[in-house]
Amino acid sequence: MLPKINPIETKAWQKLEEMYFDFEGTHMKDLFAKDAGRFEKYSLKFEDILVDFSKNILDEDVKATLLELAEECGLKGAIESMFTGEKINATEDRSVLHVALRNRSNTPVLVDGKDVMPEVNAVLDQMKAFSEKVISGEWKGYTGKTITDIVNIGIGGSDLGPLMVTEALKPYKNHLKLHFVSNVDGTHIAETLKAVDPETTLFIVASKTFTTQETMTNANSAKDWFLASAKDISEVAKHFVAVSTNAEAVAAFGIDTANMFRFWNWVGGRYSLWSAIGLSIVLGIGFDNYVALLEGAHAMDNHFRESDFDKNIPVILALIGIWYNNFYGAETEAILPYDQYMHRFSAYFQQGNMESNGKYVDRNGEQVDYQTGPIIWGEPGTNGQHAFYQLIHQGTKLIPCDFIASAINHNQLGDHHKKLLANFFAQTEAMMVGKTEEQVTAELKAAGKSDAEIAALLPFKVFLGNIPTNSILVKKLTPHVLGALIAMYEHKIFVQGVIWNIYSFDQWGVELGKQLANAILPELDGDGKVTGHDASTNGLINAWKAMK
Ligand SMILES: O=P(O)(O)OC[C@H]1O[C@@](O)(CO)[C@@H](O)[C@@H]1O
Repeated sequence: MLPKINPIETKAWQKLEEMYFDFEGTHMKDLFAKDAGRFEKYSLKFEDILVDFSKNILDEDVKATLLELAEECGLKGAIESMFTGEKINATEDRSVLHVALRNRSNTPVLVDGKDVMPEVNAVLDQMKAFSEKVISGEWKGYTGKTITDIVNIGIGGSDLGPLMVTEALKPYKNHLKLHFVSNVDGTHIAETLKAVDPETTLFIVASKTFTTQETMTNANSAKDWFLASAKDISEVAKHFVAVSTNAEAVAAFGIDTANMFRFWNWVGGRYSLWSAIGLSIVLGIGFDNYVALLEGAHAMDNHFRESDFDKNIPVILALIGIWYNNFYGAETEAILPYDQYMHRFSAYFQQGNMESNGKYVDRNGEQVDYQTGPIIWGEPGTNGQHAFYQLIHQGTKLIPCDFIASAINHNQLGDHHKKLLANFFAQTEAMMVGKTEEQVTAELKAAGKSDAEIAALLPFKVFLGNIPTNSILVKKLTPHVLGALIAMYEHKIFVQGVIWNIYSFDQWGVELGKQLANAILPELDGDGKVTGHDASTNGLINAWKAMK
């Protein structure tokens, strides 16, 4: 089991509270001025990934105390509990073993005393064999044509991971066209079906539970659309496969369980791209590239499990996040990939982070009296610079930012990459150093402004700086590197959840909305007035009935 230590009762937390008051006025410029070796001291290298965390408002004492916090909260034991299959998802009585899905060393991983690796490998073999048939053209549709389009129907963890990965690894894509349908808004499936041909399209119905309203609605609409052409229900087997833990529901839907790719309840939805939920990834980039993704994540798993905390990248990133979230009052974190292929990376970790650590009850069942999970957001650079960087640079909110970039771009076009990187380097510099009154005055003088004009403009053009950033520089965005990056953030989330004394692997918070939607759905039939809700909900439903 995970420890149930209230972090604010630890000595380290109380020390950090004192340190914060001493430290609050510290500017990073002073920290760099005092220590010429700051970059080397506050950077870590993992394979082809450099993590520079020197542009943070911390020094050796703060870092050491944050590390003490990790120790006091029992992190080492918690890591072993996860990796050894203990049921740390206590409210659902489940293990948390996405690490087993990419356990390329094949060391046994026991769940209820049984090694899960044989069935993990069996599903990987099934994914390999199936994908090779589809990619090679051996798998034929009901009119004998080869498959050209793959439609993944899923939502949340059954959509975001495959979508993000296949976008990030587009340079590795084969001829198959991938489409992702998730929203129950009919537009999503309608617009997708306009673009595909029933004779050459394969649908993947991806759902851990196989009960999710959006996914089942979309899957049934897809099946109806398909049968309108194919007519014969027996043809469904050539164009529909399922990814789920629920064989019974798959069969009831009408998919042959021979076309089902299993995964297990010890795989959380938001941690499931490493499971058969990754089938669309395998179809899109090929099995070998998918294995490289698994290998990258496995390498990061080993780093996380084996490295001392002061050299442990996920631990360091997690502790830095806690420093701002719990002591500086930062409520959000921005993930800013300077890589257009990673345009869905931040969105992926909105679910990964916020569905894991968006909790207000601790592992003792008590309401917490400290902050837990941050709001995660972000867009690729350089676009974000033209959208929200004004607030980051001169707003009233502290927004710690992670900048990610590749040294080598997949598309070597003119000086594009150098300009992208110049912005990547410049933004973290600007956020750290800012611009002083003296610098602004000198600039305006040089531009010929009068003293009066300078006085009027000065306050608006000063940048206070001291905005903390982590810079993550990878050699090239390959499947291996992407796997390592995703696992790095997964383990950062795990570490923060352990320290915040919350359960990171259930998601009870998504149930109420579904429950109420299921109650409202039948009320939308007919024109009768609805009166069973609050005045606003009744008013809205009745207004809709009058409008439609
Ligand atoms: O894979 P499925 O069972 O269809 O769940 C989809 C998504 O729905 C949830 O909101 C849980 O209900 C996410 O946790 C999950 O990834």
